[in-house]
Amino acid sequence: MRGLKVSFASDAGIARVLDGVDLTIRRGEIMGLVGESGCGKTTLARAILGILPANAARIEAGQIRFEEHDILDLDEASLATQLRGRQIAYIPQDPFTAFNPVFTIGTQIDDLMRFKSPLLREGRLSARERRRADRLRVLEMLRLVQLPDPEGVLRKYPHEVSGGQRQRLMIAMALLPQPKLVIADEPTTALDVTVQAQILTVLKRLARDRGVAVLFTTHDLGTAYEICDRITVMYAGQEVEEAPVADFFARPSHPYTRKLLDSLPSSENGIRGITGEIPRLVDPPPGCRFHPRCERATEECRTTRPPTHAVAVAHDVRCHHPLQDSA
Ligand SMILES: Nc1ncnc2c1ncn2[C@@H]1O[C@H](COP(=O)(O)OP(=O)(O)OP(=O)(O)O)[C@@H](O)[C@H]1O
Repeated sequence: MRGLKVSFASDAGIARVLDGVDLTIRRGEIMGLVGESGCGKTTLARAILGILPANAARIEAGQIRFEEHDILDLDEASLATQLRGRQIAYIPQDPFTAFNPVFTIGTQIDDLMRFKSPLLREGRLSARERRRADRLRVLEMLRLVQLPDPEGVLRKYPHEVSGGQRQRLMIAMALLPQPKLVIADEPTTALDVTVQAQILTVLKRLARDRGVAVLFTTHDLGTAYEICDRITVMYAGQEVEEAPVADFFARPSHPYTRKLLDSLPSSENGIRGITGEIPRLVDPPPGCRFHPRCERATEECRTTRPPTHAVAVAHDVRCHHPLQDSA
């Protein structure tokens, strides 16, 4: 993604929600997109999937390249038939509303496979053979996401399984079409902490084994630490820092990242907030959007958005005055 700008029409005016975002996700890597509520994580995920609300959202500039495609140049029909749900899959925040309550889970997975089975691409099996082969793959996948009694689960309705099991089903359904990229938008926020940990382990293992790239959005740094290979931090619609996970926690370089890490509750510091307020996106601060809350800010920060600057290997920051500069 290069220079992506997205705005929303709202009653208060035009909200400039994404302001020139650059982001790279590599094959087989879990990229965490971290930021406070409202910073634009879901908007970014929806832009990649091509599902921004057509009546309110406007893509002002930018490119989203996925292999040979520029997603923003594709029409809706090509996106729906070639990419979405096949090469790019989605795991939603709330696994309950993603299911239709009046059909069994088995019927819903059969429907998915009828349109998105990877065997359709090969085209050498009859419809009957393909259905049989798909059924075996579905049962194997349900075992891989550690659902007990996969045959029994297929006969149930969505309300008859737990929230954690529904989310395992969502992971299975996202992976069954053998996508190259999975977008997981806060996939475990609706679950309790122990179930969250189990599900993240399953997602991480399957993504690794299959070489699937994952964009994992979260506002929870602990979750990002557990699962991600690299982390990108967003503040008010601008990406501000990107680093491998260990470096991110050991040597944060953007003043906002430092404050975000300092705001994690600890026995020494208790809970420390970040002073100031998240800006209104209808009237965002010019330059670096974090400058009104940053004690290192200078005139340059108030007028010019900082370019990307390497502070270490694979560790980039967009700050005129980064906290450390070892490059
Ligand atoms: N359909 C819409 N119409 C108008 N504004 C919208 C719309 N969808 C999102 N926004 C605005 O875009 C901004 C970013 O929202 P988004 O949902 O992308 O943030 P987020 O980081 O995913 O937040 P959360 O963690 O709470 O899901 C918010 O200010 C929001 O009010």
